[in-house]
Amino acid sequence: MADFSSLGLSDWLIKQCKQLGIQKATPVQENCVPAILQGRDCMGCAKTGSGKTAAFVLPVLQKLSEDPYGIFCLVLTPTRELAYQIAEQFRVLGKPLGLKDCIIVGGMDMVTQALELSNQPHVVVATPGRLADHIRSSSTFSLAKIQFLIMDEADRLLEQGCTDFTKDLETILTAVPAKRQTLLFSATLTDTLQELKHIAMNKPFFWESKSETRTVEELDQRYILTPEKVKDAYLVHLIQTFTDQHDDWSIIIFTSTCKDCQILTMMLQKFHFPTISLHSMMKQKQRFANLAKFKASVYKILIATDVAARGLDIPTVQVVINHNTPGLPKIYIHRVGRTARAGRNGVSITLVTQYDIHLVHSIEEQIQTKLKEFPVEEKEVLKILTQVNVTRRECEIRLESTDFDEKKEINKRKQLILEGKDPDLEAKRKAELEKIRSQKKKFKQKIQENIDKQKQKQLKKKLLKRKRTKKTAQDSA
Ligand SMILES: Nc1ncnc2c1ncn2[C@@H]1O[C@H](COP(=O)(O)OP(=O)(O)OP(=O)(O)O)[C@@H](O)[C@H]1O
Repeated sequence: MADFSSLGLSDWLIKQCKQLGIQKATPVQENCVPAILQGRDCMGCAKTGSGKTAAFVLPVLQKLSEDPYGIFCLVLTPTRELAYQIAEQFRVLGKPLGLKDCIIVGGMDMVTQALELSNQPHVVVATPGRLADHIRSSSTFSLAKIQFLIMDEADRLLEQGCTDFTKDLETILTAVPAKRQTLLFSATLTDTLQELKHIAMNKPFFWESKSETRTVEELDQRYILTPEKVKDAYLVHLIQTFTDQHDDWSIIIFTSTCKDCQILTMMLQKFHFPTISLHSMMKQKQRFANLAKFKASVYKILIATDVAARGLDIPTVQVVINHNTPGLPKIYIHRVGRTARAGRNGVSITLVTQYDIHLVHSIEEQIQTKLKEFPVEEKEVLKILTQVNVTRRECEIRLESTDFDEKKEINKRKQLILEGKDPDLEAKRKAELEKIRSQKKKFKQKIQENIDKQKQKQLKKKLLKRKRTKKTAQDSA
């Protein structure tokens, strides 16, 4: 690993790094920092926990110290929690500069944010949706002079997944100057390389960590093959075992839906495990509060949806459990990357049902590593199976009696409004489509019934004919 001084960074920044325990540059820093300092666009693809954040924060701070003004740098990131984490790195490393930063994310007060933006902060860290809202509705700030546009988790920002940032990114890209430095980082850049090259137009410097595997060596990757109904019993057993065997432990459990996240949290709390949750149906303040409590080890178990899969840097996390097998290898890579960070060891355990085996195969193919089976005393799991399943059912019933599903419906309506659609019209359109679908289904059923009737009639006729011929044959005999 190289010294920071050989990368062209100033003494005051190197001193700041040392204070944070950062002595030598990691490969992504060693390669990307000089290119950024030279004024080049940059695309950096390196494994999870390898220090990509500092690889862009350090050169930006150096350039800012040479010519300080606001707004100098805009960082886009897919989740609100990640925005706070990145802003914190800027704040800590940029302290000697008296750095002014501003965080623009959804779920927080828009007026306060507008005021902060008009105060010309040096660095704005934002999620695309809320920043685009500010651009559309306010003229009290300008991004027209920014020097740096950074997209952290750049591939996620360009993906058209459940949260589609495309429109918001278009709005943002029209507000920033064409003459700028664009920096794109992620552990999984390669899938969206072409689209990304379009954004970083000036022959970007591209750096990818050369390695056969896409996950870190320090990560012990395991799986447990289990029927769906026994999954929760395995989960409780695993946590109990970790609690018994380790004093200092901290676990993140990933689930596929907010509802599952909520139910599992309630269930583990019933078993007296110090559990807290993080998902997109929670109020933003609650999300931040829960994450802070988990980071401070007040709660040792965080149950989360993929909102926590990318970027979160919590050094105490030793274990990641995938309660569901991720459908995409990319999601797997980011989820398990929440442990074994910055050279530490970690374990990931994926609960796999017989229907998910093909998903494990494609994950193994992508990461170029075979997952190993995690040894478990099945007898012990079966002992607690009934109790666990009864507790889960109780939690499901309790959740059904709350307005959880109703809230989900309200959130869906809010999302439609934000997308510029009329929720009532959408509901009507959906109902009409449903009506057409059901009419088609009925029509098909009717045709099938008629065909069946015809067939039966023909069969009856045949049988009757056969009977008659048989009878005539008998009579004539
Ligand atoms: N040169 C360094 N030496 C030691 N630790 C470092 C160095 N650079 C960064 N770190 C630490 O490593 C940890 C992981 O860094 P960071 O969060 O930037 O990883 P990342 O590559 O962005 O991971 P992800 O892909 O999961 O977002 C942080 O706690 C950070 O402080």
